[in-house]
Amino acid sequence: MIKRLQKKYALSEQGARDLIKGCLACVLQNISFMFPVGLLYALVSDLMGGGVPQAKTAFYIAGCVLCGGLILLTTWFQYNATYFATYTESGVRRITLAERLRKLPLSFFGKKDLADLTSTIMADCTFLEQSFSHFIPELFGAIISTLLISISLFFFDWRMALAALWVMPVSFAIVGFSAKVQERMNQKAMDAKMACADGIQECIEAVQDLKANNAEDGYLAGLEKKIRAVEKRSIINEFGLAAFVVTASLILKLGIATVALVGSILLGQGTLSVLTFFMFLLVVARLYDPLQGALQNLAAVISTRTNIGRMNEILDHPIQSGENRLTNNGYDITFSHVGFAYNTGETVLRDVSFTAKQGEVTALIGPSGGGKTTVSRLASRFWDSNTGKITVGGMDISQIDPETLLSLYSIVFQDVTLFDNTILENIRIGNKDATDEEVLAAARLANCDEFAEKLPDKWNSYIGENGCELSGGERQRISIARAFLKNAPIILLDEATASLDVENETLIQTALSRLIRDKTVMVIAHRMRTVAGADKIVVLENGTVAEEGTPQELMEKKGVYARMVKLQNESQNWTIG
Ligand SMILES: Nc1ncnc2c1ncn2[C@@H]1O[C@H](COP(=O)(O)OP(=O)(O)OP(=O)(O)O)[C@@H](O)[C@H]1O
Repeated sequence: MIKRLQKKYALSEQGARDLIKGCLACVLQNISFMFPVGLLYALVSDLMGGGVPQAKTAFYIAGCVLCGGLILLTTWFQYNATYFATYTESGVRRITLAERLRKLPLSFFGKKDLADLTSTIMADCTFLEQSFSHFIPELFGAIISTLLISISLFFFDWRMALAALWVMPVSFAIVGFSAKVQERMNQKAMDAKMACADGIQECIEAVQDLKANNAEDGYLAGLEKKIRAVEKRSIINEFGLAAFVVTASLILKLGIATVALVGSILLGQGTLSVLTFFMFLLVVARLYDPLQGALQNLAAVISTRTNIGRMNEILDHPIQSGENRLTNNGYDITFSHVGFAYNTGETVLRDVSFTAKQGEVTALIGPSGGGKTTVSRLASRFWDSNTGKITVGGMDISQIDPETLLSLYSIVFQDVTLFDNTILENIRIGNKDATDEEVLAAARLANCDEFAEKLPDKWNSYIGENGCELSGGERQRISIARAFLKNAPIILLDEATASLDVENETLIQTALSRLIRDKTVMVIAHRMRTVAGADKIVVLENGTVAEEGTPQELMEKKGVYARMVKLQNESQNWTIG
């Protein structure tokens, strides 16, 4: 039962237990509201029998106090079991999702965009918060307590009980049967919301390019269409939901009419006492209230399926796993007949084989789109290859836990990601245990002092979201400083010095040459002069190794590398105009 609840509602084990407790609390609360009705029934019965005997006065006073106390107690229990437990569970759910996302392979993120994932963690979790604090416990609480009360009604008069209860299965069936329609409407509304969120995010990110190309009006017109689509879908959703719920609620209200009608007939026939009739009128006035809410809740619970489905997509996606123990012998990286395709299915790498030796610099070069970045992504297990094998020091990396494997790598990416924090803390990402002195030493090696010392707060200056207050070259230097600080045995440099001016590039190249001593270094570069000093060059063209060797050997071969060097030498003499 616990396991089923966990799966059905994307809950933790404790969350599933709390949900049962919440439902139970709602049942108790609903039943406690029926005690005053029982007390009133006894009182009216006494009054009709000639008045309340003196001896019973204390009983009724005590009964009132007890009913009040019971209602207070069950309400407190219900609050505790639903609200407090829900917020704890909500926190657990968000952390579980974030943890899972951390471990998912990059292939998953190719299928999902940022707006979609953010919405799952924030909006879907908030909606489920409401579901678990209100909808689900109240729904089950109402159904169970009504069932219990209904059974007791049959003991008083089965004909009146039938007159009161026939409406329940009918109204629930109407909402229940609408589940498929509702799910379809919800999915469409969700798709429209996602398209709109994507559009807004893209618009904010691309605002500079849109302005530069005078394309704002056209883009905003498209965005407005998406916003209107959300509006339309939300209205259709609300109308659809209201049609079913209102119909079901109206049918529920018919119960009061049938109780009055059947009661009057039976009273007229003399087969029903006035007191029982009175009691049934009292009960139905109260009985339908929780059910009224339950119908709305049922509709809301049905719509949570869409949100839970989105969460389970994250929770059920296979994660990359592997051994935490490293058994490598040295740090040579070897690709053996590696083949790979991204989610699009188009083959990007075909039968790629080469070795990047420890103590050597291996440069990956080749035309744009040839597969260089893909090779570096596979080497660090950001993605898993489809065929062939990649080893580090003889150990198959597909068998190693990605986080353990990455402890061996210092990577400088083409696109640097920085955090809205100080320069010092952004560099400390390379080694969170590093002292300030160690961070500063790495920063100076990467020439960060040149710009950091000029800022008002120097190393403690905040650099804005993703380092927006820094230039491309400054951002890249921070990224290089991180790699210096991590000082791992394998170094991947993807266009690491592309945004630097010649002076800084030379300074950093010198520092890099100190860093890479005895390490396995894989460099991706477009500028041929950056790789002229490499020990080995691997030329990737159309996803295959077109040629490999030392720069000298390749120059003599007069192949792709020699052609690229020649073209770049010629381009240095070009001028505009
Ligand atoms: N995330 C992705 N999803 C789908 N296809 C991708 C993805 N990343 C790259 N590709 C495709 O894979 C091929 C190889 O890309 P890759 O980035 O490895 O080439 P590259 O040699 O590094 O190019 P460049 O020199 O321009 O950076 C390209 O055709 C590219 O369109």
